[in-house]
Amino acid sequence: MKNYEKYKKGYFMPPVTSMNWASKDSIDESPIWCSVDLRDGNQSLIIPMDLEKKIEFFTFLVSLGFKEIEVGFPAASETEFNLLRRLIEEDLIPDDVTIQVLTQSREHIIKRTFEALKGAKNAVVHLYNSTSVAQREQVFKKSKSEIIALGVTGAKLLNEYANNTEGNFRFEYSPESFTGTEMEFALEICNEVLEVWKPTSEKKVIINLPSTVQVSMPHVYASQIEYISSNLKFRDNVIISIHPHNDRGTAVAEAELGLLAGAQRVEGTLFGNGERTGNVDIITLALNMFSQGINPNLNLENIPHIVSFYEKMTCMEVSQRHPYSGELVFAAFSGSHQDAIAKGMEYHDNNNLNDWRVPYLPLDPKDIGREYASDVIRINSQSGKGGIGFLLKENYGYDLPPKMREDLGYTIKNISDKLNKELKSDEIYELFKKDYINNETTIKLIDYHFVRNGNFHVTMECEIDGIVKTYTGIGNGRLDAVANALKSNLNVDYSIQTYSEHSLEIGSDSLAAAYVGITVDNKIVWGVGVNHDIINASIKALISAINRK
Ligand SMILES: CC(=O)SCCNC(=O)CCNC(=O)[C@H](O)C(C)(C)COP(=O)(O)OP(=O)(O)OC[C@H]1O[C@@H](n2cnc3c(N)ncnc32)[C@H](O)[C@@H]1OP(=O)(O)O
Ligand SMILES: CC(C)C(=O)C(=O)O
Repeated sequence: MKNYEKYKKGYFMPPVTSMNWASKDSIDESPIWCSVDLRDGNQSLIIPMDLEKKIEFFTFLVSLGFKEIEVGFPAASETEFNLLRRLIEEDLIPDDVTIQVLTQSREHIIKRTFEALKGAKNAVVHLYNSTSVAQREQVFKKSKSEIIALGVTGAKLLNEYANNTEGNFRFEYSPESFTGTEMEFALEICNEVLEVWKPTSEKKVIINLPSTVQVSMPHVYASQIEYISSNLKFRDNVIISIHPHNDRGTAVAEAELGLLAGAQRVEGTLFGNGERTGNVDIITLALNMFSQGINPNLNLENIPHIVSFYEKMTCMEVSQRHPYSGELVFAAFSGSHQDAIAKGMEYHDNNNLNDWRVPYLPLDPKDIGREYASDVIRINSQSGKGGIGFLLKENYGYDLPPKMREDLGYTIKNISDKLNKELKSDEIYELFKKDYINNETTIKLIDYHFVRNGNFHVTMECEIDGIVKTYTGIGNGRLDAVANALKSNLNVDYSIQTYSEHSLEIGSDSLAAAYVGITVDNKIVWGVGVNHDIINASIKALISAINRK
């Protein structure tokens, strides 16, 4: 027998599938979000968070806009129990935030859970028991009716303890390992629990359908959600919640299809922290919606801050390729991508476009606290003129003529190739400055003056090899006069091909930049001059080009 032959389907399609969800092409509104970072996320950490960290994490989740937060499993440990007591007694839970706690269907655990919850203004008590074939046979060793009895007993105990405990409580039920459960049975147990709780419009019940372990393709999960959603009793007074894990790497897909199929609420964590491969990543899910024009109802404007907070608290790392949040996920190293991005941004600016359509960027990095210059355009040997030109313009104000961008582009990428490393924006600027701007390696401009007499007459002093010499020349413009003076006295054969200038708007007190391209031996050589005076800048640009030839 081959290894793969021991794996059989561990999931059940519903008896009827309409797959209406499959014809919808978008989610209309964001769901109710419930963060389970402090429970599912915490229980998966090598070292679970201590009390102070949990309180800090809770406050952070509130600041992100979560209105439902599972704060733990109060019967699990003193820390979890004390967290509840601190949150309640120190009035740390805003009125519009509902806390949630998890409990097994065992009386001593339910009792302890309600002790922790005493005085809670708004709390969801989340009861679970496992329903899959594997769990029934191997773990609980119970028949279907015994498993239903376990759920129903727990549901009754919740009624009883809630009636005898000060506080405002709603209930949630999860048939844990739902995806490995026969769908008729999952429906039956959920309906039996609902019969005990009898949800009303004032006290809705949450039925949470977890893919505790992912075992199928996401469309199977969506069909399962659709089946339960369409056949559940008290449906109008039930909120269908989903809780995808990520064993097959499709938690986000499951959540999206689950929402199309009728789910109204999602339980997940920041960056998908959680047991094994984790839970569904709420940030990715919310930003998928955001980037399709849907209000995510979470404050995600500063993803780098959320990443660093999360990493500090959990000691986990957000990978460099993590959607939206990873360090490299907006980075374009390759020339053609950079070129398209730079042109796209210019197109948006020039046309005052409000709707975002820049190629290669699924959303505007600025919307989530990322920077174009440091996060988007990154330079290595795969890069091109567009990206390098973009960086110099964006960060230092140099708007290079297109042909010069190409020349500089090859220079920079060759350096990166030889060094076999990425070149940062400041390194590129240093290379550009040293080689192209006000280059005095051979000829150094000391002074000049013009007389206009029909044409322009220049008298200029230059230092070459430590010796100051005076040159004169005539031309129909100032730069022409200087070019002629240098050409005839230095015996260099060149002609000026292109000239352009602009004021430098970044970090300068009214400096001007001039760009000169001269043709020498059929090749264009570039120079840049920078000075407060534009004539001075243009002469320096010409001398820089001659010095670089
Ligand atoms: C998919 C999920 O993430 S579910 C949430 C899982 N999270 C956690 O378990 C974290 C917190 N848990 C804990 O701290 C502990 O497990 C406690 C305090 C809840 C219980 O501790 P203990 O009783 O010592 O141990 P344990 O959890 O191993 O108990 C297993 C027993 O509970 C039963 N059990 C497990 N889940 C449930 C449930 N939901 N309802 C009823 N009984 C259950 C098992 O069948 C087993 O029964 P047995 O004693 O007859 O064999
Ligand atoms: C308790 C349930 C909802 C759970 O965490 C899971 O099934 O993954």
